[in-house]
Amino acid sequence: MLDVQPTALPGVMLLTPRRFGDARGFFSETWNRQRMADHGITIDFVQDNHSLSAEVGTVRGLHFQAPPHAQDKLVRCGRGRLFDVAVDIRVGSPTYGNWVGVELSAENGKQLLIPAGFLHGFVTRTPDTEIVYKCSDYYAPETEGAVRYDDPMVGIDWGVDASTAVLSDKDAQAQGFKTFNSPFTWEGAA
Ligand SMILES: Cc1cn([C@H]2C[C@H](O)[C@@H](COP(=O)(O)OP(=O)(O)O[C@H]3O[C@H](C)C(=O)[C@H](O)[C@H]3O)O2)c(=O)[nH]c1=O
Repeated sequence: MLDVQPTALPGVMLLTPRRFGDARGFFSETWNRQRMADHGITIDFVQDNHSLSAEVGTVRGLHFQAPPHAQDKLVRCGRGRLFDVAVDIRVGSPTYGNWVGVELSAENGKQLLIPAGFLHGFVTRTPDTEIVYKCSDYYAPETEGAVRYDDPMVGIDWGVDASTAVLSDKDAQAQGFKTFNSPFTWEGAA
């Protein structure tokens, strides 16, 4: 009923809920707390977000909220296709600065689970792409941070170049990764 796969970044997981198809289309439980707990995922989501990006090549990110309002996110594509990216920004992590990207689409029904301690961003691959995602803490703009989506130190292959990306002013003016001071510390094994 729920396929859970690891990604190259420990902690970032790819979830695929089962779809029940019939002549009308399909039905899917896109989030089920107990089924997530059965896979050891016990996150208390408190806010659902939904955004529409009209233009192909719209980039939203790379964003985070700092503690005490850091957010775990469960991201899926409600309409169209997008390339969703997480970047490890936990100081001391063996994969600090590394990224992973997955194509999420209304058609593939896949979801990316991005824990707190990671930057999140995406680029749209169709017009009128809609993203919907659950967050484990409420919006706290005073704790928000952003890093340039095209920073060469991170080196994300978005499939779009900087001159064509559709960005918010905030994202166009985001800081580079080199000067970025992460508020997150890796809690992993010594
Ligand atoms: C994030 C957020 C925004 N807003 C308001 C604030 C602004 O007036 C408006 C647009 O916000 P913003 O430009 O920050 O939206 P995005 O660029 O899509 O930002 C999001 O993009 C990346 C991909 C994320 O993962 C985060 O959820 C978030 O940073 O919505 C709210 O009222 N609540 C919220 O939780």
